[in-house]
Amino acid sequence: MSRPVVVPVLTIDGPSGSGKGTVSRLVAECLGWRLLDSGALYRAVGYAAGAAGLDLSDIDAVTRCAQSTKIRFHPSADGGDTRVLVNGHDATDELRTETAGAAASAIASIPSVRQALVDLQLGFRKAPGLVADGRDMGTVIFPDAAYKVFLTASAAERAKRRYKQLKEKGLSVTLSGLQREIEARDARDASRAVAPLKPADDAVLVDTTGMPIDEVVAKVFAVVRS
Ligand SMILES: Nc1ncnc2c1ncn2[C@@H]1O[C@H](COP(=O)(O)OP(=O)(O)O)[C@@H](O)[C@H]1O
Ligand SMILES: Nc1ccn([C@H]2C[C@H](O)[C@@H](COP(=O)(O)OP(=O)(O)O)O2)c(=O)n1
Repeated sequence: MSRPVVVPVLTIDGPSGSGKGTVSRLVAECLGWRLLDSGALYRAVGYAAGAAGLDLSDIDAVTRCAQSTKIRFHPSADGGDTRVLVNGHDATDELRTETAGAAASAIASIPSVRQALVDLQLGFRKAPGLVADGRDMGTVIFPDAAYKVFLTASAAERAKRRYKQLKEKGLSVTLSGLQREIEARDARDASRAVAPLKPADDAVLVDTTGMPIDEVVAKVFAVVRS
């Protein structure tokens, strides 16, 4: 009897602005593996709930929204950011705002919302491999992942990175406001009862404060090679 082939998974979890998205994309491209941006799923549900005029604390309504929202990822025509389609609408730009991040964090604390997104996330695990970026990739969604990394950086540095990124996109933000928002979101993500933001016991921790992106990528590759 032949054994089922186990598709390898690399999980990259961590707080906002730690570099998960950037590093996951670079590593997935290099390995030729698929990429799961799980935060985009929570952002998409928060966005769809807001667009439908739902109260984000209405557990039943937001859960139905999570179950019915159609989320698709498409490569962009010009080689830029992957486009995220929410119920057929290209919501990529709206999803990157800190308001969308806060809405995502709010609805992500509802256990039935998380449950509604599990199968969709598991479906990304296809050959030759998957890089999964989020908060609970190594702890809850892919606990059997062969490679697990948890990225951190000081809140001040993460706020500076986000400030630069959003300014470049032409958004009007302040550094102090962003740092407050990031710290509030981290506190909520880390303190929720279900799938809180925390490193898996078997994750390799990388503090990226003051570390250039190529060095972080090299550290992640070292984990995959080990
Ligand atoms: N090690 C790093 N040093 C400097 N800037 C970084 C580093 N890692 C990520 N960045 C920048 O910080 C911003 C946020 O990174 P991102 O990958 O979106 O973080 P996350 O997905 O963890 O929220 C991006 O503009 C990215 O280019
Ligand atoms: N696996 C995940 C991914 C994101 N979330 C929630 C909590 C986060 O604050 C929001 C947004 O996540 P996202 O990774 O897009 O945010 P950052 O890029 O790290 O700022 O979604 C989650 O609960 N579980």
